[in-house]
Amino acid sequence: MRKPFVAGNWKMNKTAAEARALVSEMLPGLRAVETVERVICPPFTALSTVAELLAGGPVGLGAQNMHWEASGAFTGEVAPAMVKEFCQYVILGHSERRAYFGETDQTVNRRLKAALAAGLTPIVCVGETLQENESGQTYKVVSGQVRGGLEGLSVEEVGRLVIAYEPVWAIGTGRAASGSDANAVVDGIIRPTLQEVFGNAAADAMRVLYGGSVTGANAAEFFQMPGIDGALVGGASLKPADFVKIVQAAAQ
Ligand SMILES: O=C(CO)COP(=O)(O)O
Repeated sequence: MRKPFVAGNWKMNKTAAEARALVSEMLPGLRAVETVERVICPPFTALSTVAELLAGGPVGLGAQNMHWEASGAFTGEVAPAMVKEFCQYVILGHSERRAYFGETDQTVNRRLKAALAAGLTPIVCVGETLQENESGQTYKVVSGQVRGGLEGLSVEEVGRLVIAYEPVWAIGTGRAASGSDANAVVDGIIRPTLQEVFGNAAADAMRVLYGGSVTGANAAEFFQMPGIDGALVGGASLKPADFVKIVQAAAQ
């Protein structure tokens, strides 16, 4: 049985002061849903403030990216140990980082190995663009991202990460995939790829989330699907009532 998992990716939103107010508003509702692993991923600048609010409680904290080197002359970057000081999780390979900041499967792979070595739980994002989807390349793209991103990992390491399937055309557009279409990619592409590379048990145990225009109103459609274990939520994770509703739906 895979434990349901819901993470809120705040992207580049909220100052530390705003984060304090937002987390305080959603925390009682999040705390109450014990059967779901729930995680908040604010910007780097708010991590220390939010870590204080979450300390000792059941809600996890994640960063949205991380560099692979331990330290050094990498202006503007944040090292694994710096993330680990405050967080238990880190989002890697988000499509916005792939599209705007030159992230590739190779750099995702380096970050992933560094995150695992630091004892973080990585949330690795994969997903095809609209053009790739419409030209029939979804299998090639998503399978390639899983293979390339996870290359060289041991089965034990694969057991410590979470995958998020986020079709790029569904992110921030209000046009979510249907539950069955998302499930077809998760159980028809992502798990079979994991099975080929890491074996049956690793593929079966992997928690795979759906992300892309998930709201309190449509979340249940995804969570009913046999292959989908939760959600990576963008816009709706900034709305306390909506985010709590999504976490509650994952517990059903
Ligand atoms: O990119 C996402 C989460 O990482 C999804 O964003 P939206 O929920 O705003 O579509």
